Amino acid sequence: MKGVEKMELEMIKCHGSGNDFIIIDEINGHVVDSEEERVSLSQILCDRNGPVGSDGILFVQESEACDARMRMFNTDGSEAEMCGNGLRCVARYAVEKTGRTQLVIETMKANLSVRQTEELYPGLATFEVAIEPVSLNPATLPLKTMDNPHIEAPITDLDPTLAFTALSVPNPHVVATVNQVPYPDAEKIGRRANEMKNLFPNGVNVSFMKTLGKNRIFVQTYERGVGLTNACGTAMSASSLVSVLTSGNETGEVISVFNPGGMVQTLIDFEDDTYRIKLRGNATYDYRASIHVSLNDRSVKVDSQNVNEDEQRLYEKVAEDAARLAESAI
Ligand SMILES: N[C@@H](CCC[C@H](N)C(=O)O)C(=O)O
Repeated sequence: MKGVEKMELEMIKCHGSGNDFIIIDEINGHVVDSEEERVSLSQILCDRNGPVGSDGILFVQESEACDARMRMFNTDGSEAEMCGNGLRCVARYAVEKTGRTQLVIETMKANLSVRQTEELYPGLATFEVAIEPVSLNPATLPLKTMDNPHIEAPITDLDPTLAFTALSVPNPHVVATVNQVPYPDAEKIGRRANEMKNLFPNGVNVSFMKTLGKNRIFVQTYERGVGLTNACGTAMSASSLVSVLTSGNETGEVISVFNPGGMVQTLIDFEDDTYRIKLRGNATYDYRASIHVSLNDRSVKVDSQNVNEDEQRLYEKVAEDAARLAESAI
């Protein structure tokens, strides 16, 4: 690999609903030299056997048109079009840097509004982000199917027993409505979907959604490029829309989305023939650290770590409350 082989980086370990990320600021901190280095950093730092470990890296960069730009890399080094939980973390980072509570962040496919919003639980930093553009056209995933739209229809080669809805928000998702969560075959089906390049040439995020009551759903997700995660913001947004299309939830009403890592809220609107989704939830900082990464031998050394115990403790309580609520409804 050409370029810098040893890097000294400042990072923040953060999460949205237990979906955890590393923020690397390329505006005020270290500018990563190449795409190759971003891919390597993602594979090395996200590795759960290493000292950091996460579901992905959020690179915060300068933007010509917006307040900042977010690029999201999965643990396998692939870049995603969008990341809902990650965007809330970047929103917090940018809000704290600029002192403004409402910003626009550039992402791969759209410039998205983000804002600090009313706390979901007292003391919990809460952010609302736009999840757009949304499309029910299978070609946008892409998914090779005869149905357009593909709503609650089988994908027999993937699983002969389930019905799936395909949509992009704008990263690719399929959502199956199930009666049991966690769904026993979630990992197997998720992995299989991402091996079936004839069906999903770009891979796909696969979610299992159970209705818990009016405007309450539970969502478990196998993420493309990662595997099973505690939560996936775009998947919970996509599943909320699926619950509107198929399960009696309505546009204009807040939907509570429970997940293995906690709870978020979504709001779906339909205007000018277009669905728009807002995702609201925590953006929690676990710690800040200075690290050394060697791209040669793929080693990571944490030089210093500043742990945010108060936020960690508060979020543990929030997640326990959400789990109790979800369990009583499951
Ligand atoms: N966890 C994210 C989505 C991350 C990207 C995803 N794995 C993909 O490849 O599309 C979220 O919160 O949306």
